[in-house]
Amino acid sequence: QEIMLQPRPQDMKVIGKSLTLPEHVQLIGADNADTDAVNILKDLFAGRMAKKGFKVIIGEKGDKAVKKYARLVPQKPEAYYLSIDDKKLVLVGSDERGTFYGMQTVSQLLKEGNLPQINITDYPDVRYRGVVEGFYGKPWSYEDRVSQLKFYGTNKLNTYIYGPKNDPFHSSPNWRKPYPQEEAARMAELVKLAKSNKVDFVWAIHPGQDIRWNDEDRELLLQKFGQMYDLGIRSFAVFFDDISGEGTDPLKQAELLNYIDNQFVKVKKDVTPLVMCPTEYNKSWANLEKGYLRTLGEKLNPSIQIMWTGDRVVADIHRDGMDWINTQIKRPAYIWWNFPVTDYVRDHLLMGPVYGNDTDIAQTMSGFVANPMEHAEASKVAIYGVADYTWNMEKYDPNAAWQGSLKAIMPTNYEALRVFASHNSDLGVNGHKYRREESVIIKPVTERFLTAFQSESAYPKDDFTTLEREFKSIVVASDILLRSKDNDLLIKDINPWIKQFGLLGQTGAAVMDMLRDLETSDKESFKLDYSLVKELKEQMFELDATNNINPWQPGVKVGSLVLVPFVNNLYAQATERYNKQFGENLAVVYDYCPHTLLSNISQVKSLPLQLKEKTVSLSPSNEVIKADKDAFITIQLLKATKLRSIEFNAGKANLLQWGELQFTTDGENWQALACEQDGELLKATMGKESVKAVRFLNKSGVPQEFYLRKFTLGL
Ligand SMILES: CCCCNC1=N[C@@H]2[C@@H](O)[C@H](O)[C@@H](CO)O[C@@H]2S1
Repeated sequence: QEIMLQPRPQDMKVIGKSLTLPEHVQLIGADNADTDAVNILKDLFAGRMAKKGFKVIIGEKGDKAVKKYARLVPQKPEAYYLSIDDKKLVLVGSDERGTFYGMQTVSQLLKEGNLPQINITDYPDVRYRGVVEGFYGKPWSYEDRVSQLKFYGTNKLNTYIYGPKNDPFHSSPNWRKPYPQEEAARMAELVKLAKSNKVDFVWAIHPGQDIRWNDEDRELLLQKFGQMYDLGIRSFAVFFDDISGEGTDPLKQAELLNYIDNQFVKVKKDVTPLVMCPTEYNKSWANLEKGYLRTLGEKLNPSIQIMWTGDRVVADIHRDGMDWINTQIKRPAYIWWNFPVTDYVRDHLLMGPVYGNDTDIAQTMSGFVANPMEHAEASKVAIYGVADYTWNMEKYDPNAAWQGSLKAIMPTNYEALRVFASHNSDLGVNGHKYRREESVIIKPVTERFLTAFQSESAYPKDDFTTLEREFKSIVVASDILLRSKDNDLLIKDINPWIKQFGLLGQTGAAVMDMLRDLETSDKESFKLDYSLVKELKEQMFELDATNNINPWQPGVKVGSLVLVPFVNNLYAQATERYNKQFGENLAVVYDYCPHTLLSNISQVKSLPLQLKEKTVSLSPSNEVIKADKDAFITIQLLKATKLRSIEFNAGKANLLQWGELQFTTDGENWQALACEQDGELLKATMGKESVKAVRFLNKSGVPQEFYLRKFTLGL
């Protein structure tokens, strides 16, 4: 049968039929071979060790035991040669990691308890592969990280960059302080676990927001690195992203980094190359006249890695974009891919396939790390895909990797997870305009069905059946997942979304019943099913309003691209059809936000508006907003309304020196709003007029930088 290995090997040939596991195994070379690899070997063949028997020859190139096979190992880092025939198993690594990865492959092959006869020559396409815990929001827990590091070892990922924005000892102002004893001890344990999984634990510091370009801060930074080194850290990064002010000076950044490189990295000798995040970290923010990137490219020591998110903050990586940045920085960029991170769409889960990146660009990058969701286990779907993509890029198959990831994460209830993940993969409307496919199989059926239903023609019966089955399979999947023992961390973490998913399935099934009642002109059943749908939608609204509360994108969204709009539309159309057919007037509720966001700031104009019971808000953003002179952000209401409150927070206390909150009753004439400010929050004192729109305006006549923390109207 077809042998599926993760990640897909560069070259694999089956050379005979499978062998049963040998009774006695004779280890040769184990005492010189990589310890972690030998430990896995001894576990796999526990109880079968003997002086004589099936030979297992293991070692790195240069070891005597594997001398005669050394020429078969590719001359690349982390490569291995694995051969299994009826006499022996030979595993040779080009280095310790290569042997370790070869042993990961052996344990996958052994899974069903037999050994295929096979020749594998394998190596990774991309040098640094893995994950950057670099998101805003609740940092991963210790248990999360333990599970992640083991997952990286199994999937041949060699890099974990520690950079959670909300860790006060990673970022300003406490980057200067040592970790408290307890946290330091946990970190040291994680570093040890990373090492035994052949993962570089890269500790990142984020000093840019308040760093002073003087000897004191420079020494404090080196001291902090020294403390982290004493905890076992051997890989370091300096992030200058998402900052404003003095810290953004490229010459000062380069001087500091070269100093660290020369005085710390080069001195310690056992520290991997330094990694840095530029302030201009994507092409849409690059200011070529200022020459920020060119300065870094020219001044930074060649061994220093420069990270890059692509053409935009959240973007797939393409050949032309890689050629462009590599020319600017005079080295291959180290990709920070902002997927499946959801810190700008926190009410969504991204559990679809990894796709969209070119597959002919492995040689153009030095590294590729994924920035995940705060939901660690759920992020494994994408991380698994990235492991496959970065190991063997040309042959990467998004769907195969996606199916494999679901089986790896929930081996028993894989099918239920597949149903769930297939409908929870798009982000919804967001400021980065980054979208993903979702509900791909059922999407054409919903469109065809809705068109037929609206045109009063009889809808295709088999489409009806397909849709009804899909909604029922969603209910079943949700129930199975809620009770599954496959992965407690996962089920606990995404529990609200699983429950919401089940409600969506029930709602869809009940809407299909409404259609059936129309067909049979069964008024009583229709009213019953109508009430059931209304009740279920209220339960979904309630669950959305009381779970995952946060000041950015609160709530619990599922199936938001295809299923939810379809169910809402069909429910409204069926109700209208019923009212017409029977001369009744059951309420028809449309779930959409009737208000409009207007702005001339590119980072803002695509942000979604959030409509709640009594408020309409602009979804906040994590990035530094660059507002040119006369920049504005307007919330325009469907019709003029008396407002209860107007609040605006730009993360700056000096806001009113350059900006102004205004309102209009007619959409034409604007008047300043009287405001009081406590801290960074602006609160307008309300008049008695009905307001058509409220806007924030940069009236200073010069560009300004600020954060979009809050813009809320109380209706
Ligand atoms: C190129 C390396 C610098 C990337 N730095 C980034 N910082 C932010 C991250 O903390 C966020 O999680 C990410 C997604 O919102 O956006 C940007 S991406």
